[in-house]
Amino acid sequence: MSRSAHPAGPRHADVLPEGHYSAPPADLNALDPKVWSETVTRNQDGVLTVGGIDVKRLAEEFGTPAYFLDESDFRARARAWRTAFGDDADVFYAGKAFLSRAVVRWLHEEGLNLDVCSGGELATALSAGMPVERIAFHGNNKSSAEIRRAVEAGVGRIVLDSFQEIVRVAHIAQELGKRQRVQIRITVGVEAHTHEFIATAHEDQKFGIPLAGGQAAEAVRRALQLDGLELIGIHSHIGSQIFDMSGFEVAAHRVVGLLKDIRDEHGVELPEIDLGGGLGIAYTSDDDPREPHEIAKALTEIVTRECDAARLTTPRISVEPGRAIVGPTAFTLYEVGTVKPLDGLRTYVSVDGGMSDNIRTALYDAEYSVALVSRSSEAEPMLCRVVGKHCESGDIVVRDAFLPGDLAPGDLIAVPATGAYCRSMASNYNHVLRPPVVAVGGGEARVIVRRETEEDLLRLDVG
Ligand SMILES: Cc1ncc(COP(=O)(O)O)c(C=O)c1O
Ligand SMILES: N[C@@H](CCCC[NH3+])C(=O)O
Repeated sequence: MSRSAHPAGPRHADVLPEGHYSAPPADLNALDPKVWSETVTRNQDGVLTVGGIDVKRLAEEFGTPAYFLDESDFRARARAWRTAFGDDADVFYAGKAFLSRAVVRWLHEEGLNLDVCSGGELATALSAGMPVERIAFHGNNKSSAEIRRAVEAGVGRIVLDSFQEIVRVAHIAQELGKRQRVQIRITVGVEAHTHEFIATAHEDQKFGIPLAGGQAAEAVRRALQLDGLELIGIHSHIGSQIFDMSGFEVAAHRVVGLLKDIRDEHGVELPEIDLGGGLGIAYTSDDDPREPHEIAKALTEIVTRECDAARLTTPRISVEPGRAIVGPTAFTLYEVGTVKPLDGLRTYVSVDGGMSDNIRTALYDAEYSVALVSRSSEAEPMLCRVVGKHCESGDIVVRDAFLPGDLAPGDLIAVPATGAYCRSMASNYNHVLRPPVVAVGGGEARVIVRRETEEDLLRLDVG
């Protein structure tokens, strides 16, 4: 296909089928700072640059698809959370969003703690030198082996998720002659306004122990009786990709209510509470994320006010942001393979990755933005669906987006805000090789997670 205006392009913009989009943006070359990291810009040739390096050079050196992560942006966001909460609180980065040894080192340097939820995440954290007392261990079904390893290593806290786990952790700690610091995760009964699969504080889901019916209070009773446990606090995480602050506020209110009940019943003031992660980020220009200082102020005020009213010593607060730190710091770079206009519908743009590097669209119907980045273009906008190379019609990266009508094979396009839950949820579906993560900063780019090779895949095959 030539680079002249796409025959179906303008027509598509006039006759729009149903979709998630609003009108085509006024300027397809513009980069909305809401969804693009601060150091991303276009050079005089219209080529996207990140940290001063242009994406054509990055594609040549590292191949596509690949995630490019802006280290200075990551550090700035981590620091913003630390500063917002101050020295009287702790910020635990949620490793599930994206974890690598380099990231662990950055977090350590920036004074953050780490939340891990599997033996693998724990191993990564320890191997990169995160002090073990700054690690919190999560999960609704930690294996006995994982618990043993965490207790032996001396993790700062284990977050208990069920009655059975209360007993399990206590036994293992006792066997090891230790007293493990623990929090109990409760479900506060909040309906967080987010996708059903990532809401976690309503009652009918798998995480935590319900506050309702006195179950959380009973869990506290049991934990306080067990010698292997030092109950240090209560934990609540209401879900992910949330913009509405009221859910966090109600959760904080209910957690403090439980602390008060515990004091009244047991004469014990628990010294810590964790209010989880979940702050949303901008995936498209329609999203309006809140800043860390806003959530810090709201949570700190509620907790302090309600503790004062109840004559309760204000507990040390911790939070667990994942997406809000790493999400906006990376974009995925793809090469366009085929451009297929479907008359009266939209143009299907196939890229060299797909649901194996970003499952979120297929899983949550997530929305993303996309831009042509190897050049600028003045062609008319054409309505597109960016799809992957997998044998799956739901293999969609960006459901609805406008790209220039002269888009052609060989062009590079980039999807911003893919730092969280993309590489960490990547798969080898269709034996596709998982892409690398390249950290960009100070005019340099370096691989922090290398691209998989066919040898990596074959190494697991036996016989
Ligand atoms: C217990 C816990 N803490 C923190 C997080 C991080 O959430 P987010 O990445 O939305 O900040 C999650 C994931 O939702 C979680 O399950
Ligand atoms: N993986 C989810 C969020 C779940 C977070 C873990 N509790 C996402 O991509 O949005």
